[in-house]
Amino acid sequence: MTGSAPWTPKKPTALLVLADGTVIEGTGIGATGKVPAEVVFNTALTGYEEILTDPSYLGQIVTFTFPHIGNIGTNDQDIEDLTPAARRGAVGTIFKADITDPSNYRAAKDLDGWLKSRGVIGLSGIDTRALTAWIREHGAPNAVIAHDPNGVFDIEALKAEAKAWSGLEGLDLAKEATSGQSSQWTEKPWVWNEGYSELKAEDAKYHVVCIDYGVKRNILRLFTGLDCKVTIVPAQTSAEDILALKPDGIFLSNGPGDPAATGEYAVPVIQEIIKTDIPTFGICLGHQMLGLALGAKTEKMHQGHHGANHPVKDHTTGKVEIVSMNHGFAVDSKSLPQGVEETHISLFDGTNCGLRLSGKPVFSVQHHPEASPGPQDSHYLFRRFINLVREKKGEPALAER
Ligand SMILES: NC(=O)CC[C@H](N)C(=O)O
Repeated sequence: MTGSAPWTPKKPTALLVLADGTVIEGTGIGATGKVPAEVVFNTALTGYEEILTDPSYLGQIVTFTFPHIGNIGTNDQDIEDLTPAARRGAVGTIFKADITDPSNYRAAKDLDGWLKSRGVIGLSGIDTRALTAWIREHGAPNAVIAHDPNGVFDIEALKAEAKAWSGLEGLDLAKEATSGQSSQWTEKPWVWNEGYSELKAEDAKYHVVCIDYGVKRNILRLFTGLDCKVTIVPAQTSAEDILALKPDGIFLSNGPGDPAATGEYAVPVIQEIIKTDIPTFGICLGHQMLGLALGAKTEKMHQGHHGANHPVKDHTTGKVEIVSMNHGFAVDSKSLPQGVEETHISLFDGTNCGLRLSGKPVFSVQHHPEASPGPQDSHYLFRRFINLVREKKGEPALAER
């Protein structure tokens, strides 16, 4: 027999140190180093590459409840962020099983090397069920994840760092995730062009301007599929500059961090936009900031919603959809002012999942209709948005489902 026997304890090469001083030992994977962040769990069974590259996870460490992550490797097509060379998703990740060699014809790179190249620090080999149960009981904790191949850690310093980290509340991370902040992108508006092999963006029927707080690719792909040219503008673009682009519709994207902190610059812009009659649609962070712009409040959740199997009810149709979720803040339903209707709720805990403004073509949802990963039940919301655009142009509505 070669190597060490499976029952011989491995020397820990990675640690998760919680702000309360709890130390969890595991095997280091991905990038080395350390980073403070909030620990959440995601219950999706598939789509680890999409999850880890979702810009809304900036500032967070994703624990996968599915035990075997990495078995299909990674590729360049399944990323959700727009800047592949920059780290614009989860900063850390936690798996139960060690990563095995990829077995999939689409695999271009193994997950361990891919995590390294993206600067994502990982830990494997721990009881993720126990950690998940802990998070459910105590809430999403602040922590430091640290990986050193030699297993040399200053545990007291890591405990102090975890305790001292400010947490996500009050943190504006959209300014880091937005395309305008990356050296790879101009700070000017730019036109999304993936998927236009046959259809040229300029030939598209409708023009949507996306305010990019950390947008996911699949949202842009779905707009493309509905005959839209999408112009992406950085998060801090003024309402005047947005309206000067003459959009048929405006999209408020998902994104990381605390909506209340991001709202400082986003809310006044959204308030200007909704004074016009331009159809406006928000997803997740965009939904929360639309809520703030309308006078509602947002609040931090206990453990948040992160998964691909959450039931949501659309009150406007009475239908239930199974959706993708990724949020740690929520719009407080009780704070919705007169004239703002709650359209969707989570059937797990009754929290707000959608709103619309009476008398205006303005609505938003908390969940992720673009899925990626997850079920496609909510794709109809993109058609609902395009129907508002079509209505304004005097065109007949598309079937929603
Ligand atoms: N996916 C998102 O847009 C997340 C929004 C916000 N950062 C939250 O955690 O609630």
